[in-house]
Amino acid sequence: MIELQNLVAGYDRQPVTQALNGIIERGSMTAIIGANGCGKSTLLKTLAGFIPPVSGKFRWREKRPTIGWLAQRHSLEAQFPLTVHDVVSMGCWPKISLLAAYRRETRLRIAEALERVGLESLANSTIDELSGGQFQRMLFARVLVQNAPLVMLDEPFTGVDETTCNVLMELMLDMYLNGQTVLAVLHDSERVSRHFPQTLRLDTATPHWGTERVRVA
Ligand SMILES: Nc1ncnc2c1ncn2[C@@H]1O[C@H](COP(=O)(O)OP(=O)(O)OP(=O)(O)O)[C@@H](O)[C@H]1O
Repeated sequence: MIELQNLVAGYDRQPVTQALNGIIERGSMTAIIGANGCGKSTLLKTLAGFIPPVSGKFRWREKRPTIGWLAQRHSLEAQFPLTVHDVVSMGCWPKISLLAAYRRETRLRIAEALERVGLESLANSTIDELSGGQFQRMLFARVLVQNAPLVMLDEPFTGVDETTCNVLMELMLDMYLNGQTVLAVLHDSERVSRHFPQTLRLDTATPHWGTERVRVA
């Protein structure tokens, strides 16, 4: 799906990562791992198109797909007066108009996603009322509704308890089994080794594609 060719990610022409080469296959599930500050989020933002590469390039093997994006929690505005339902329904907007977002089938899709993340009873709560874990569940529901071919998640488990982590991990596995390509920045090496078929480690002398299934960092 994405081919990295000597791709260096960074800011304002200052490199953060080393040159990266490799392929993220369609339908794969990859964890980007490594120590704080090694450039995991920077790489994800580059592949999502938010910042340009410092050098090198990446290439979509087919047309660039719609990307389901789950940002790092601290980069989100929680005070905006929106309900949980409003936020989840945003997952429909790229495909259909705002008015169509309230068609029956769409409403059912939103309701189903809220149920899958366990937030059906909070659909009409405003987002400033949510706990950290509930907020993250809501963002997952939006990604579920979007059903994008490629899903990028930046530290999806930050600040959430073990039960919520397990629920969210199951949802990520469901996306993968559903044929969506999943690319996630993660810190939890135990979860990575248990669930992720592929890893890209950025904090070694040379970036390393592999699997953590045997070796737990
Ligand atoms: N907007 C920015 N402008 C300039 N430099 C930045 C910006 N955002 C991050 N950096 C720097 O880029 C480097 C890599 O940051 P990045 O967030 O990609 O690391 P990370 O591997 O995701 O770290 P963590 O595990 O702590 O989240 C850090 O040195 C950081 O200070």
